Amino acid sequence: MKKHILIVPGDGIGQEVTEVGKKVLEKIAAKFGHEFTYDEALIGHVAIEATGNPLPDETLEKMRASDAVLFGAVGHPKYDNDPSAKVRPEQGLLKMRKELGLYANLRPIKLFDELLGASSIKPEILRGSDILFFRELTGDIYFGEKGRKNEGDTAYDIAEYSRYEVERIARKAFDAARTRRKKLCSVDKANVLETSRLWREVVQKLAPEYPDVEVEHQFVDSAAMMLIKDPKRFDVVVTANLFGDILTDEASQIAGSMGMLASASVGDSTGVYEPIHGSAHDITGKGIANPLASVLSAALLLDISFGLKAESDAIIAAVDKLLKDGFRTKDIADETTPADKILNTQAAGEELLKRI
Ligand SMILES: NC(=O)C1=CN([C@@H]2O[C@H](COP(=O)(O)OP(=O)(O)OC[C@H]3O[C@@H](n4cnc5c(N)ncnc54)[C@H](O)[C@@H]3O)[C@@H](O)[C@H]2O)C=CC1
Ligand SMILES: CC(C)CC(=O)C(=O)O
Ligand SMILES: [Mg+2]
Repeated sequence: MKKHILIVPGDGIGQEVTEVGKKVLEKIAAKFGHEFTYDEALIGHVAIEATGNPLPDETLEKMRASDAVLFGAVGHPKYDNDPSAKVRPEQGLLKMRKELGLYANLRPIKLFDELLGASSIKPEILRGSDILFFRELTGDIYFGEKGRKNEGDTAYDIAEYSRYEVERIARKAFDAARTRRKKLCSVDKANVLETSRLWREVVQKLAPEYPDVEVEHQFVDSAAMMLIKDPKRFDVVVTANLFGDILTDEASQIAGSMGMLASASVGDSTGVYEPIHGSAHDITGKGIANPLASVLSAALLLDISFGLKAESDAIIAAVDKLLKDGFRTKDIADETTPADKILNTQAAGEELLKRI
């Protein structure tokens, strides 16, 4: 198969982990006889430094012209510590999602058996957990009007959802539930928020079209608690942009680390595949970032955008084998991990490639 893949590493550890994700794609192409071509583009802080724009037009054009995008992360402490900064790396990310119509962010919470001990949650609670989040990605409070009034003493961010926006993500989640354990949990805050009341109304109206799917509605505060009390009760979860952002970082602890969670952002055009984590200033440049979220994002890319299931499974099997062979990056190691099994980002990538 001939495909063109755009690599957009972005900032911080985005650069470090995407390098490994790309090598995995190259290995898969060689092993399975595909012809993947690659290009690179800038986003985030590195794009601001080079062009003044966190999402240059050239990057957007390259994204539209590609068959899929492997994305890293954006962000830099310079902006996090300067609330008055007008141009910010995260604006590039949000614009990319909006411009490409990437309204569905799929975040699988896949727990590899070998990592049962990596989490601070008890193994007996975690064993058998397997959740697929559908986070709405182009609406909600991130995209509504925002600003200051009262001479800057009052700030506001407006959350908005249309019926259409809720229905299209809910349908994707219902469809996915049908292929899994047929359970859908819609998470909202309908006891307080009008956007959530519309959300719940839309999901309730769709439910009769999916009689084989058992639907429940949970308030986000309670869902956050349930997620670590009894993660096995969840199969597919559908929720709004802000709630999904927060709940999936929490859910990363089910999988053992932020460095283990991949995602697929899909919708109206080119799919973008990205770890759920950010640019992680605290570990940038140390070479210790876990590259597996990027690697597993590459696996999602092959499966969802190219329909290459065997190739995608080969990557997941290699990750499984790497972990079964006892190798860990620092974030998923524990006191029982021998020092010679704790690998840096690059070495983890090399060991993984040997197993594909
Ligand atoms: N999709 C994106 O591009 C995102 C960007 N950000 C940006 O990233 C910057 C840092 O944000 P944080 O709140 O620190 O979130 P973060 O996700 O970058 O890091 C949170 C914690 O998880 C650890 N971590 C994350 N990925 C890891 C990996 N692959 N291996 C090992 N440890 C890992 C980090 O070291 C840190 O302790 C900010 O500027 C933020 O705006 C944050 C989240 C998502
Ligand atoms: C800029 C943020 C919306 C990025 C983030 O935290 C995410 O997409 O998970
Ligand atoms: Mg996030």
